[in-house]
Amino acid sequence: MPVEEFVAGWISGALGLVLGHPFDTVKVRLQTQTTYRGIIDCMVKTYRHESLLGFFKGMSFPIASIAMVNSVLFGVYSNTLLALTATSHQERRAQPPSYIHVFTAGCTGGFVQVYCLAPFDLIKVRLQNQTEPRARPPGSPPPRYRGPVHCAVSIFQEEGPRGLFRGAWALTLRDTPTLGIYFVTYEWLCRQSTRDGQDPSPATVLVAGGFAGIASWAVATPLDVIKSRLQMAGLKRRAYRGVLDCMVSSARQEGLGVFFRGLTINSARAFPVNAVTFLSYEYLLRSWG
Ligand SMILES: C[N+](C)(C)CCCC[C@H](N)C(=O)O
Repeated sequence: MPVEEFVAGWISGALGLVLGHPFDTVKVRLQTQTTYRGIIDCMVKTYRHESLLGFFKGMSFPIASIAMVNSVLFGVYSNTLLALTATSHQERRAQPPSYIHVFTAGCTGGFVQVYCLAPFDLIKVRLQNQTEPRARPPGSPPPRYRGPVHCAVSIFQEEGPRGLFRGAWALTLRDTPTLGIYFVTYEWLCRQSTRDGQDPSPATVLVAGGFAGIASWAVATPLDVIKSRLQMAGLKRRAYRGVLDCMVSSARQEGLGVFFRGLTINSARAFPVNAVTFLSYEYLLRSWG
């Protein structure tokens, strides 16, 4: 099982995450809080109340964890393709896999990475939703969680070990098909602009990676909203009875538009993050090729 894809996935995931975290913080707040009138209102209030640091809340943890999740995603994807087509990453330019194989490998990677992602994503969402400024006015209550480790311990103590996997089923439904779409979109766009047998140019990789991110997030956004709400439910004691109950009650209370909250910011974030992720992944593997 080639290891370099896992290492390249780790590094490229960390690079993409740092670039995209501020967008992600705005998205999570729009999805789970009703105090913001939109993206700009959320950004202005966050900056005024918490300074630039407010956009990077909850990032220390994902740097290591989401990078690891990306490592699992790309490593499982590439090794599933190796199992399906008996071709390595380098050989696939000369012997491109079918889109069915690419979709299958992407779904497999998407399914497996969920069970690494779930606890880290839960902690990230909980920390991102803490809107207290770092320099708190005297007498104001401290944030519930002091940091990612305290958040993890608190969830474990208050909600039990299964509490750390709150939202995992919604994540599975969100990520499995959409990561198949992610890799198919990337491969299809690369092949449209690259001669047979050639490596795609840096510009092609950037554009294909960016649009792969947008395509997958556009399809994933409705379940992304449900996932974030299920993850926050444990805190607010507003227990949903599951994905379907959360979907129905959210639609009843806020209309179908609720399922597309965060789509614009998701797409704005997805292009640069995934352009950088795929470019660094491709060029690390080529340099090690
Ligand atoms: C499957 N889903 C659409 C949720 C994510 C697909 C892109 C994942 C990428 N690491 C990013 O952070 O954008």
